[in-house]
Amino acid sequence: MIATESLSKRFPKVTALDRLTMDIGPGVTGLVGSNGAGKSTLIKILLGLSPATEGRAAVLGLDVATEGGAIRESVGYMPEHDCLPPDVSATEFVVHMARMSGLPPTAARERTADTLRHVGLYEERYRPMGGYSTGMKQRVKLAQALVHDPKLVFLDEPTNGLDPVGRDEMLGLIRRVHTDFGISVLVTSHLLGELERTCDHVVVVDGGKLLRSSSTSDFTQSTAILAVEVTDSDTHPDGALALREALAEAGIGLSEPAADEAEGLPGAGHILLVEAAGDETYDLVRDTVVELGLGLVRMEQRRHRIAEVFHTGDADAARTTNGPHAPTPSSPDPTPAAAPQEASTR
Ligand SMILES: Nc1ncnc2c1ncn2[C@@H]1O[C@H](COP(=O)(O)OP(=O)(O)OP(=O)(O)O)[C@@H](O)[C@H]1O
Repeated sequence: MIATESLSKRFPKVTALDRLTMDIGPGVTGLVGSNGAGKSTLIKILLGLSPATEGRAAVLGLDVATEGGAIRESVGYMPEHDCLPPDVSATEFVVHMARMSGLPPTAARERTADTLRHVGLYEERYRPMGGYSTGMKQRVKLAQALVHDPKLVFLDEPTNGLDPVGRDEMLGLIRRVHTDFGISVLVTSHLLGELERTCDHVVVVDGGKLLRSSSTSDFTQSTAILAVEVTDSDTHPDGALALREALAEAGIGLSEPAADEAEGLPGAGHILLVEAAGDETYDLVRDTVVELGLGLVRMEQRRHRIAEVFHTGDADAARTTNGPHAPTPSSPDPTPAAAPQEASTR
């Protein structure tokens, strides 16, 4: 879908992209990096809107330097910043964008109605957009990127400014863009947790350089750790503690939950992380819970989160290049609208 080779973009005072070489295939790909990492610059080059200083890039096999027009016919773009005229309705605006993309009038109206329905805008679509909430504006921006039925869409920070519920809805929509319509997606975010849930593949950039490009499952390999949550009982007012002691006595290894699992999540404080030696560990945990007379709320194999991958290896490089005052990539997002357990590269 996208290939870059030693792609660089230098502005007089800053190198926004530094010899970036990568290949992105079909599916949903996350492009993650802190503010100023070069994400928006990359998207503008890939759309043929801004020339690279050095190197080459191709989108859908088309050269960004010479075939920008053809690329924009087949690619949708949702920009990061607010760009909607306040006096027109979503319907008028999206029809206009469909016409700009070359659809005839009737097809433009039909596609607009379908696309706005798909993104969840109903009666409101006839109201001027100046009165829309941030979530509604983001949906219109997504709709105009999809209206001409592109093969690929670039979504630049689509969850920006949304509250946790709005973010979840937007992420669900993005996933469905691929599963329902077969459109590939390149989505940028500075929130690692979002990409973990939504993307098949994750590309990490920092200071314009490629840090890592791999499938989400490579980032989040299964571990032989079970997360076990139990209820309390009259006999054991702290069920988790009772289970911890019983399992320790049986020689089962236990690890401490990560800080973000121990705080602010439902069931926090009741979750034990048990090292699974094999299938027999599942049986032993189940039988011990029964013997103690506790309720078993859940027992599941735990996956690494992308944020944890950032604690090691490349992450150290990311932290270094982010500067001494930058929070670590796994620190909570400072914006109040963001869910507290999300990891951020900011
Ligand atoms: N037109 C421009 N002129 C000069 N510098 C620019 C220009 N556009 C971007 N930059 C600089 O290039 C770097 C990368 O910017 P870019 O907008 O691509 O980052 P980003 O990863 O998209 O971050 P954000 O999420 O904040 O938009 C930044 O240091 C930015 O200040």
